[in-house]
Parts: sequence; C-alpha cells; structure tokens
Amino acid sequence: MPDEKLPLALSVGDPSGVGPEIAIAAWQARDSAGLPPFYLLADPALIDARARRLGASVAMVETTPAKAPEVFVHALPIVPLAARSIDSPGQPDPANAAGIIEAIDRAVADCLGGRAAAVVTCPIAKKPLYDAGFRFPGHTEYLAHLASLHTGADAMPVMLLAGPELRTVPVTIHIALSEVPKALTSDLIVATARITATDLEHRFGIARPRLAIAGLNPHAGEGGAMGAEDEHIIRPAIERLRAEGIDAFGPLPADTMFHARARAGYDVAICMYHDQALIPAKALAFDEAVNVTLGLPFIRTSPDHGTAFDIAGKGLARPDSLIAALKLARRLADSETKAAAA
Ligand SMILES: NC(=O)c1ccc[n+]([C@@H]2O[C@H](COP(=O)([O-])OP(=O)(O)OC[C@H]3O[C@@H](n4cnc5c(N)ncnc54)[C@H](O)[C@@H]3O)[C@@H](O)[C@H]2O)c1
Ligand SMILES: N[C@H](C(=O)O)[C@H](O)COP(=O)(O)O
Repeated sequence: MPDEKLPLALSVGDPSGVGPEIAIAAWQARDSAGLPPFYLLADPALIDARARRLGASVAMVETTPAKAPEVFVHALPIVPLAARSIDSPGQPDPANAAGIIEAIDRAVADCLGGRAAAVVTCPIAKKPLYDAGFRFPGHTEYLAHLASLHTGADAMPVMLLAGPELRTVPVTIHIALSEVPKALTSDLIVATARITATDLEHRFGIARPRLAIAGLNPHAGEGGAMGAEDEHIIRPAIERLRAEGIDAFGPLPADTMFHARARAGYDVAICMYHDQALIPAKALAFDEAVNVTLGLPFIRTSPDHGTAFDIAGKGLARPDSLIAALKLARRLADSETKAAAA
C-alpha cells in the first residue's frame, strides 16, 4: 500500500534515447503541470551532460528516495546508479545495458521496499538490450519477473494503453505478426480480460467495466469465411468471461470499433495483437496516452512513446506523455492508499 508522501521512482530508460531530456523537461514543468514529486534513477554525469547539450539550466541534487520530495521543490532529485552511462544521443550502445537494467531494478525494489509510491519508466529500446543478453521482450515482462522474485508469486503482466478517449489492451504483445494466431488461445484471452477487469475496477475505480473484445480477422472472420479464430477461440473466451459475470462482448470487427460513437459503448478494448491495440491508442493521443502495466503488485506507468533516437539530444522531445504517466501513477497510487485505508 503506497504512502501518500512517498515520491515516484523514475527510471532513466535508454540513455541514448529521449528519456534523460524528457525527465529534465518534466521536472522543469513541475509547477505548471502540477507534478507530484519524483526522483530520477540515473547516472548524474549523464543527466548533467544532456542538460548542457540542450542548454537547459537545471539544478540537480544527488539524493536518496527519502529526501527526494524536499529536494524536488528546488532541484531535480537524482538517485545515482552504480553503473556509468555513455552520453551518445541517437546512438544506442549495449554498454549502457547495465545502467538501464539497474534503474528498473532499483525503481521496483524502492517501490516494493516502501521507499517509492510507484514505478514510472522512461523508454528502453529492446534491440541493444537483447544484444547485451537481456532475455525479456520489454519492461512489461521484466517487471513481472521482478515482481515474482520479490514476492515469490507468479505475476501475469497485462499492457494497457490509457488515453483520455480510449483504453486498449493487447492480448499478445511483442511477437511477430505471423506468430499471433498460434499464440492466441481462449485461456490467454480470458486471463488477460480478467486482470484488466479487476484492475480497472480496483485501481481505476470503474465499477463493472465494459470490455469490448476485438476479432482477429477482417470483419471478425465474416462467419468463418475469413478465418476460424474469431469463432473458435475468441467467442468461447467471451462466453466464459460472461459466465463469470464480466461484461465482455464481441468479437467485434476491429475496423469499426474505434470511432467515437463505438468508443462510447465500452471502457476498454481488448485487442488480439500489439498494433491492433497501439495504433488507435497512439493515433488518438500520442502526446497524452500512458502505458500502464496491470497485474503487478505495484503500479507502473510509462510514456506511450519509445526512445525516439531520431530526435534524442536535439531538444525536440515533448515531455507530455511522461507528464501524463507521472500524474496517472500518482493518481493510481493515491487511490490504492485510500482503498486500503477505507
Ligand atoms: N515504454 C518503452 O520502453 C517503449 C515504448 C515504445 C517503443 N519503445 C522502443 O523505442 C524504440 C523506438 O521505437 P519507435 O521508433 O517505433 O517509436 P518512438 O515512439 O520512439 O518514435 C516514433 C516517432 O515519434 C517521435 N517521438 C517519439 N517520442 C516523442 C516525443 N516525446 N516528442 C516528440 N516526438 C516523439 C519520434 O521522433 C519518431 O518520429 C524501439 O526500440 C521500441 O522498442 C519503447
Ligand atoms: N509496445 C510498447 C509501446 O509501443 O508503447 C512498448 O514497446 C513498451 O513496452 P514495455 O513497456 O513492455 O517496454
């Protein structure tokens, strides 16, 4: 149960991406954006170098999670990593992997250790981490692994993209499109939808959330003429969910479920693969949508965008989605605190 006074732990992400500069920009916007206190887990030399590169005048103080809230008022609180980072914007380097992973590990340890209210992550690029031996598809799966290590219980992570007008969940995440039909099972859809329904109710305060379940194939299979998965895998999953009392319906043709009138009929769209969920979420609200991991014993949010290597170090990166992620993390942490106190 997070304490209302605890700061948020922000991991720096890939130092060659835009993470360092959006963290600096978010801190600079703390008053105008009404941001809650956070501290940045990073190599202080990297943050100093990025601020200088961008000509940003920013006070920074190396500190601890406990002292971060008082520091936050006048300086960007940095909790230093043991690993050093190379400042090479736009040029990802597997040598930075140790610091990227240490920042995530420490944010989770701080959160589960009662030193931080929630974990917020700046973007990581997957390929340089894979090249350095990292064996998880992304944060989502790695955070579930860390949760299991800390608690001893298995955690099934669910990716939610939350924007002002649309929430979406991909059932399958970082796998090749050609693998999706093989990976899609009724059990996976049911498990994903259950966690989504539970967390939307308990963490987001949506009583009996309405889950619109997308089909996989064009026109949700057109009665089996355009693929069998919609009738043989997705529909039985929906029937099981309804039998459990979850307000799930579909399978809906994915091309007509994201326009404004259709969106008014549900609280979350459960989608069958990554782009089916993330394209509408990012098309509608690239600067505002937040990536939230459901199903974990702690709160984790992240901006919806990636490392943006093409603009890193150029002063073009917008901090808006990170600001939305910090605010949402605070809101979710506070509602958990209130629920536990009630
Ligand atoms: N949460 C995460 O860790 C996360 C999320 C998405 C992608 N990624 C990773 O990021 C890497 C790059 O992915 P991508 O190129 O597909 O997506 P991207 O989001 O990094 O970039 C897509 C486009 O959006 C622009 N953009 C992104 N963030 C911006 C910002 N804050 N302000 C202004 N413009 C911005 C970029 O310049 C680029 O033109 C990949 O390795 C991917 O795996 C990580
Ligand atoms: N698919 C996510 C997106 O595009 O926003 C992203 O790669 C982040 O995944 P993790 O949070 O698992 O790193």
